[in-house]
Formats: sequence, structure tokens, C-alpha cells
Amino acid sequence: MSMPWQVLGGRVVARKLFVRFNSGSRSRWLSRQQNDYYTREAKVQNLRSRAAFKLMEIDDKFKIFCRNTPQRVLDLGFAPGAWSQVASRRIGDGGMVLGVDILPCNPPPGVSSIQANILSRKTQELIRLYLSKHFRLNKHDDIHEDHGYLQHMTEELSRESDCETYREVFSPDVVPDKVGKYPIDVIISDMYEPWPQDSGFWTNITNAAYYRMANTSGLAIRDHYQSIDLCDAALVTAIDLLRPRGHFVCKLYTGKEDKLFEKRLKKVFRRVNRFKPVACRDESKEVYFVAREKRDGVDKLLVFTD
Ligand SMILES: C[S@@+](CC[C@H](N)C(=O)[O-])C[C@H]1O[C@@H](n2cnc3c(N)ncnc32)[C@H](O)[C@@H]1O
Repeated sequence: MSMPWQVLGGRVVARKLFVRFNSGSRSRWLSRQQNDYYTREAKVQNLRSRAAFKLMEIDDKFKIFCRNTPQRVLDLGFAPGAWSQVASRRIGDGGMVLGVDILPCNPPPGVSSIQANILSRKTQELIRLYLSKHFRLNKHDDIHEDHGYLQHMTEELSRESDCETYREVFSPDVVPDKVGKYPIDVIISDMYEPWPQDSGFWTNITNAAYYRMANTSGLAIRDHYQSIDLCDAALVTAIDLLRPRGHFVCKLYTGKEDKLFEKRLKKVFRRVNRFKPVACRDESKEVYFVAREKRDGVDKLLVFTD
């Protein structure tokens, strides 16, 4: 018998709050995808999803990426990988793209990835560790061997009780400071909570990030607050890892707290714009914040104090 509640992200939530991604909504979604201009164009251009066109529009307008200077780009919530593809095509040859996603997903060629939860404080350290190991590498180098090592470490670190491993992996000797305090030039975040998996385990759908990536609950208020949490986590990552004068792009499902989030962004960046790319669906509540030129000496505590 179906229970009137379910556990999601450690919280018990009333089941009736969910519009489940059942076969009806899935077939509507599939038919909409098949008739969509950007979806077809994504296939033609060998891009992993139509989301690629949103980032292209953002970059065409705000010039986030730079071909002349090698950039390090961090793509938060990269799966299935269309934004990473765009970033990888638009940065200089010496640059690199590192994707982070909570779901398992093979990154596109030339992109590196970490499977981790951005809401965990360990993820930032994992990113630093990755960068320190690949300090001299660029996107054309072979990184598969180390990628396996990193996956292994992710598993190790996800065991909260394993403090010894944590200390050992992140002791200062292991993570030399050669990458500098602020190793990233651009952070892009298109994160939204993946659909909770409660069926389809036999179809290997756990790896099908494409099906689980962008299915909002249909409840604007719930989508908004989930989205604000992820945007704040992305902003904290930007405060900690993005270099001064670096750029930040972040998707938000709009709602009551938009203005507060924008205010926080303005404390961290000199120029902040709100932008809805043409490639967004009309009915979608999503909007993109494009924040440029990170300020020097940002104090995290002040940013999050109203
Ligand atoms: C809309 S999809 C991103 C699409 C991607 N930009 C592209 O172009 O292919 C949102 C992604 O955010 C990821 N995500 C959501 N919450 C996350 C978290 N806490 N940590 C890391 N990734 C997360 C999801 O797993 C999902 O793959």
C-alpha cells in the first residue's frame, strides 16, 4: 500500500505534495521534447541537452568565457553535461572544465568530473584536491586514471565516521597550496534537485541523469526554496573558490526570496544581472543570475547577514 508520506533528503514529506514523474507525465514530457526546436538542434550539434543554448545566450550577451586566457571553469550540477560542453568549446585550449554532480554521469570528452553533493562541506575540499592534482593538466590530457581515484575518495569521504581517512586525505602535505586560495575563474550552476528515484531500479535509470535532472515538483513554492538552497551553496562555493574579478552564473526558480538572493549576490559581485534566455520555456519559472567581477576580500558572514 502506498504511504501518505515519503522520505526525501532525510526529511519526511507528504506524498501528496509530489506530482510524480509517472508514465503520463513522462510521455507528455517526451512528446514536448521531440517537438521542441532546441531539443532537435541540440541533437544536430551533438550537445547533451537543450540547456546548452541557454548558456550560449548568456555567454553571447555577458561574455563569461574568454578564449585568449586559459580559464578554469567549475560547472555545478553538470549532468548530463551540455553546459560543460559549451564551456569546454568556448574557453581557451589551456583551460579546463570540472563538473560536479550528485548523480553518477560520464562527463563529455575533455571535461573532468566529481560525483559529490554541493551541500556537503567536503565537496569544496574535494574540488581543491582535484585541482591540486591536476594543476598542470589541461582538458586535452588523459585524466581517467586519477578520475577513478577520485571516485574512490568520494566514497571514502561520504562515510561520516571515517575521520581518519578524511584527515589523511586532506592533511596539508597531501594538498599543497600550489593552486592558490581562489583557483577558479568561472562558476556556472544550473542545479536543481534530481527527481527522487522510487521506481525503475531494474532499468538502470540511476545512471540516466537526463531523465532525473530537471523535473520540478510543479509546486512553485517548493521549487523556489529548493532552488534557493542550491543557489546559496553555489554562492558559498564562489566566495571560497572563485578568484577576484571572476564570474558566476546561477539558475534560480523564482519566488519570494529572489530579492534577498540578489542582495547577497551584490555583496559579492560588482555587476549583477537577471536574465531569462529565449531558450527557456515560456511557462518555466527559471531565471538566471549573471554576476560578474567578484569583489576582493568578501566576508562570508556579512554576505549572509541581512
Ligand atoms: C538541470 S540539471 C543540469 C543540466 C546541465 N546544466 C546541462 O547542461 O546538462 C540539474 C543538475 O543538478 C544536479 N544537482 C542537484 N542538486 C545537487 C547537489 N546538491 N549537488 C550536486 N549536484 C546537484 C542534478 O543532479 C542535476 O543533474
